[in-house]
Parts: sequence; structure tokens; C-alpha cells
Amino acid sequence: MAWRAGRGLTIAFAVLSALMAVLPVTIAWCTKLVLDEIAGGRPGAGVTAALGAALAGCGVLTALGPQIVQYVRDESGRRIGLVAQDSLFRATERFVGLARFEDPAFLDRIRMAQQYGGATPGMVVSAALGAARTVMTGAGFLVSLVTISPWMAALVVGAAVPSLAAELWLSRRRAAMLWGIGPVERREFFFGELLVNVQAAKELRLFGIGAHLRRLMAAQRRAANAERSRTDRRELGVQALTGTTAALATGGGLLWVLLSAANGTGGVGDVALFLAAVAGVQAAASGLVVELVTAHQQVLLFGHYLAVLDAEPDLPVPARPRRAGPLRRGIELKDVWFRYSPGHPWALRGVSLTIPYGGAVALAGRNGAGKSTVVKLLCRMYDPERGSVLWDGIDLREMDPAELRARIGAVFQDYMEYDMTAAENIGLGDLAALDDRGRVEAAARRAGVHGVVSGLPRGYDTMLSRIFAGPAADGPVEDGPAADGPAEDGPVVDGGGDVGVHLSGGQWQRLALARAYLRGERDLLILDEPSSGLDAEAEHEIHQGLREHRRGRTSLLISHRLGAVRDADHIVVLDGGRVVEQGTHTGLLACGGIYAHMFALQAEGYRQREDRNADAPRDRLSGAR
Ligand SMILES: Nc1ncnc2c1ncn2[C@@H]1O[C@H](COP(=O)(O)OP(=O)(O)OP(=O)(O)O)[C@@H](O)[C@H]1O
Repeated sequence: MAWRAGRGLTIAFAVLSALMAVLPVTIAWCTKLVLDEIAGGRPGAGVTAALGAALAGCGVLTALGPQIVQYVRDESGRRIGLVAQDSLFRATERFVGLARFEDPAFLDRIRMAQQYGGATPGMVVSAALGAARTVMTGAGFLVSLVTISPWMAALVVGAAVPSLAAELWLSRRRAAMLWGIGPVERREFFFGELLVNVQAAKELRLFGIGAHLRRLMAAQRRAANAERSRTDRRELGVQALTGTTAALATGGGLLWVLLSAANGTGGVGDVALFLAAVAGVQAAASGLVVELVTAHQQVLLFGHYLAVLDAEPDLPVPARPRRAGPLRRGIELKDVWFRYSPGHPWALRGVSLTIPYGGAVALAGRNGAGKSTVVKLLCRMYDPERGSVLWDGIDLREMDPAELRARIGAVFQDYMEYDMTAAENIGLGDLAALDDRGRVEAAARRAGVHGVVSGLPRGYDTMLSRIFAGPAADGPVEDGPAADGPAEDGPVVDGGGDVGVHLSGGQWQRLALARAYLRGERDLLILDEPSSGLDAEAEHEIHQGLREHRRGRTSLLISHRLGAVRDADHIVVLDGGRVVEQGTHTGLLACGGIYAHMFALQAEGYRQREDRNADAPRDRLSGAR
């Protein structure tokens, strides 16, 4: 990754590290030689000057080197981080279905990979080069030490070995601890987000549950902290032991050196070199421990990153997919059994239904009947456990999911509200049209949202976000609705328009619809509750438009408002994951089943409302009396 991110930088980093490694040893030797020259009583001016100049040069490099190395390391880390992040998210795109994103353990892995994956490769490279540098410095000093006392050299190295082994063990424990507290930290994060989430704020305040959630968050933090403290204490104990051992060894060595100097066994230069070498080897040993432990820990955490990169695709994609081509006959669900995981109950139990080419099919049924699940299987977000979904007779499993999805236009029940501009919110429906303002506006007009969008402070370029402010650098913003935007039902704009623009639920839903319209003529149009957030008038208008749009096209509509599905060519009623009734609106009413019952209830509701409205003036009069 480092190599891919920048060869020149990696080489520069390596060369600089090597240079920094030999500096301390060079300084120590120069100092020894100078001292020996002076202590010898016949200092040669030329030699002393040369050694002095070398020492001064080394001093300059010592002063500048760390900053340059730091810059190169950071720059290299930034570039590697970019490559790592790109690879990670490219890998998540391989999961063509939804199952991976619903698996908590895998989500934890992705979170760890995100948290550590970007920085880890840079840190490993840095630690590896740092380790190489300390090894070189340490080796230089060690050789120097051996020239004076091989025993001393062996003692210093021997004291460093247990410390290294202990630190590696500790780092494995730390990585395991971080993995272990992952779910706890995820819950803490969830509560923290909830406490400042604008959508949650209403309920939190009304129900007075803020303090309760805060306590739950604190409990998660306390649990995570307890684990971290336990690990820290263990590290403290082990490090105190290894540190004391190393210090005792070095202290003994220093005593021995000073005594031998007092005895006159060694020269002044030897003593200086000895002192520098002991300190240097020890610094190198502890530096090596730090670098290796950092690298080790990062490599362990990097395992999560690699696990995401190497994870099997959630849905098998054939190496040579069958080209399905434009829909000609229709789509068929054949005895489809599906559950979200082996631990979940069946969401679909032997569902068979057909959406004929050019036909408008509607799905109706109670909450949890399995309607949206059918939609997800049609888009191959999951594969059925038994049975199959066929596109003109071809099993979706044999098709390329990208080709399948390119043939589908959809408004999902849980559509997205992108914190992006209005134009982008529509344009994401078809990237080819993202910058085609004409097409974006046409889609918005069809979805009945053009007036609202053009009335925004920056029109289609207005940022629709509660998180990000609008582009402030583009000059002043004209407040208030412009063009043909209706002032009364326009969105709420904070302050000068550079802060978030708040759209209503229905306006967001229209944007989602515009996004689907932008996809234009797709083979299959799926509308899962496309008008649930709209007022009666808007709903009528939208369904009128949809009726036009669906005419002669293959479409699947899901709606709880049975008035909206009555025009479908064919209505399929699901209950408990089974198809319990199907037919036309009139046919289903005549058979007096679930559909007829639900329709009667809805019609009754409207009638009662009408009766109440009719009674209202009388009630008011009687109240006045
Ligand atoms: N991601 C999921 N993981 C586990 N179970 C799920 C998931 N999504 C839906 N279910 C379950 O599958 C069943 C069918 O859900 P589905 O969303 O298809 O119903 P629906 O008919 O669309 O309901 P509604 O009318 O409320 O939208 C329900 O019992 C639901 O709890």
C-alpha cells in the first residue's frame, strides 16, 4: 500500500530513517576521537577541526532531521490512508446485498477497519522503518560496546529481550480488548447520537427520556473504561517489572564502567563512548520495543481491515452472468421461501406471483405481511432460501446484479434523504443526468416538487441538510422564495440561507419520487408506499401522475391506501408471508376476504369522517347553546 501510495516518498522515508539511524553512533565516535585527541596531549589541529566540523554537521542534521522525517512520515501516512480508505469502501461495494450490513459482528469489523484501516498502514510503515532505524542505531552502539566490553553488551541486550516479549504479549491483549469492547462502544455511540439527533429530540423531550438515555450511555462508557483500565493496569505492572530489570542491568553496567575508569583501565574517550553506547543501546532497545509493539498492535487491528477486504461476497455473483436484456415476458416469483437469517421466522412462505410485462401489479396486506421483502428480493438484495425469482425466465442469481438494478426504477418505503443539494438529491437517481439540469428539473416537475425547489434560496443548488451548511463562499444569498415557488408551503430556511434547509416529510418524499422519475424508462418500476407522507390533495395528484407513468409499463405498487391500488391490473394480497388472495379490485371485493375487509374499514373511516364533518356545525351550535 505504501508503495502504491507513493514510491518516491517511501524511498525518501527509508533513506532518511537510515540517515537518522547512523547519526547518534557517528556523533558518539566523533566525540570519542576528539576526546582521545585532546586527552592524548598532542592534538592535531587539522584532525580536531575535521572532527569538530563533522560534529557540527551531525548537530545540524540532528536538529533538522526529526522535523523532515516527521513531515515525510505524515505525508506518506496521508497518502497511504487515502489508498487504504478507498480499498476498504471499494471492498464494501462487493457486498451487493444487504445481509452484511445487518450483521452486527460484521458492522463492528467495518467500524474497526474504518477506525484503524486508514491510519494503520502508514503507522506500520512508520513503525517498521522506525524499528529498522533503532536496530541500526542499536547495532552501531552495540558494536561500539562490544569493543569495550562484550559482557556488558550481552547484559544490555539480555535485559531488553524479556521486555520485548512482554510488550508483544501485552499488545495482543490490548487488540483483543479493543475488539471485545466494540459492541459496548457501538451502543455508547448510538446513545450519544440519539441525544443530539434532531429527529429524536421531540420524543426525548416529550417523554423526558434524555436523562435515562444519558445514564445508559454512561453505563456503556463505564463498562468500556473498566476494560481499558484493566488493560492499562496490567500493562503498568508488566512494564514496571521489565523496566526495573533493564534499569538494574544498566545501572550495574555504569557502575562497572566508572570503577574501571577510576582504576585507569580505560581512556576518557572510551568512558564517553561507553556511556553513549549504553544509553544508545538501551534507548534503541526501548525504541525498538515501542516501534514493534505499535506495528504489532496495528497489524492485529489491521486484521479487521483485511477481514473486510477478504470477506466472501454476501451473494454469489456468477463469473459469467447471463444477459437478461430488456423485460419482454415478465417477472415471476416461484414458490419463494425467505427469512432474514436462520434465526428469524419466515418472512415469505412459498410466495408465487407474476408481474407480467406491461402490467401494473399491486401488493396489499397488513403490516409485516412481507410486501417490502418481496421488493427487496426483486432487486436481489437477498436471495430466496427456496424457490426462485425469474426475469423473463432467467433466475436473478444468474444475472449480474448491476445489470438487473439498472433495469429497475424504485421508490422505497424507507427512501433516503441525502444531505446534499436538491439537484444532487434528484440527480443521484441517474448519475448520467446528475449535471443535466434540464432532466433534473423535468423529473422534479413530474414529482410536483419543482416549485418548492426553485423557491429555495439557491434553487436546485441549495444544500438540503441539517448537518452541513450551504456553500458560504459562493456569495450572498437572496432570502425568500424566488421564481414560481409557493411561499406558503415552501420549506423552512434558517437564517440567511447558508444554514440548513428543512424540508417537510412530504417534500422529501416528492424528491425521492423525482429521483425515481429521473431514471426514466426502466423495465420495472417499483413504488413502495410512494405517497404515504403526502397530503390528500398531493397524494391524489401524485397517484394521477403515477397512473399515467405506469400506463403500459411493468410496475409494482405497494400501498396501504387501497384507493391507490384499486386501478392495478392485478392485486396480490399477502398475509403472514403467504399469498392469500389475488385478482382485480372488483373481484377481490366480491370474494369478501381480507382485501374486502380492509377496503370496507378504510371506506368506513372516510364515511365516518364525512359524517363528523357534516355534524360539526350542529355540534358547534349546540356547544354555543
Ligand atoms: N431486515 C430485517 N431483518 C429481520 N427481519 C425483518 C427485516 N425486515 C423485515 N423483517 C421482518 O420480515 C417480515 C416482513 O416484513 P416486511 O417489511 O416485508 O413487511 P411489510 O408487509 O412491508 O410491512 P409494512 O406494511 O409494515 O411495511 C416482518 O415480520 C419483519 O419483522
